[in-house]
Amino acid sequence: MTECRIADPFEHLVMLSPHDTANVINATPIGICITNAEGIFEMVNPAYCHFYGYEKEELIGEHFTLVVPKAHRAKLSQLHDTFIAGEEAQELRQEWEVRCKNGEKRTIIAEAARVHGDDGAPRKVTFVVDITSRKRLEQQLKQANERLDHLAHHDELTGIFNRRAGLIRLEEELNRCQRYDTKLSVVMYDLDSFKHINDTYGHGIGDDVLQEMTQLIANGIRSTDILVRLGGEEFLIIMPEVDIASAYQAADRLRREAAATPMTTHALTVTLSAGVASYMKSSTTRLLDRVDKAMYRAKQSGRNNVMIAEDVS
Ligand SMILES: Nc1nc2c(ncn2[C@@H]2O[C@H](COP(=O)(O)OP(=O)(O)OP(=O)(O)O)[C@@H](O)[C@H]2O)c(=O)[nH]1
Repeated sequence: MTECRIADPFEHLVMLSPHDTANVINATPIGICITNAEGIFEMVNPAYCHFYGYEKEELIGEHFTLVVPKAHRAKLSQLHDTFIAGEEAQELRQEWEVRCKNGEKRTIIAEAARVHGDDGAPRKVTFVVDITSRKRLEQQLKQANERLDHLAHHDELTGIFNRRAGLIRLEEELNRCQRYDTKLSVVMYDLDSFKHINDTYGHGIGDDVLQEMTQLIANGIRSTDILVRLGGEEFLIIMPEVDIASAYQAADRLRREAAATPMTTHALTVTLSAGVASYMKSSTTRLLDRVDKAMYRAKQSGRNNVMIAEDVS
């Protein structure tokens, strides 16, 4: 049988003199401080002073909350007292916001241990590592990801859902309809003779029209409705819990409002043609096909009109 030998962790330890220990503490790049039971700084190493921007003499004798933002002082003071009075020898590693002498807020990771001095009184030794840059990078990365996520689901010009995200939302709403046997209607609309606006006033004014019209429509629908730019000058409004008659009423009101609202600096009259359809237990594709045909009939009828889809599923 092989003999199992447990390694002695102190096997290679060379005993350090108090002078050597002080050298190690002074040279370490980790901020270290010792506070007494009242939370008063008794020792701070150079890395600690350097990080906070204080001279050692400015910290010794002060309460440790000098380096804590006002809003967290009471809480941290209480945690300090609890730790000093408690049983645990180690405090959990935690992230904190701290305040340097120049007022700058930084983020640290702090770990602490409770030790007893020669006088038998408990003290807290805190080890501080600056993670401000890492935190900033994380924040920037988070913002960049949020921006990418927004771009992936929204149309850049109008800010509303893009086609891909809109069709996913439609699918979800149709599933809800099936499960709970509720109503759902859709309105598909397209700006009339938009090419003429682009050709006459330029693409920039065309973009302004798209933005202003989107704003007008967004202001005129319910907060539960979902507005989608399908592409170009074609849009979809998903109206959960709305029957065909109400959807038609809403679409026609929007049509009239659009026609009556001068758009852009050229005060252009811009009209739209729309189709309206209700969910009839068929697929997303079928619903879109029906509403598209209705919109086409509205165009064919001379534009600036709303048509209801044929009643076939
Ligand atoms: N300014 C601008 N124009 C766009 C954008 N997307 C598509 N268009 C233009 O929209 C126009 C659509 O033209 P058509 O499909 O002929 O439709 P229309 O002129 O509105 O005619 P009807 O729909 O039949 O009334 C084209 O000139 C496209 O270039 C956009 O994001 N900005």
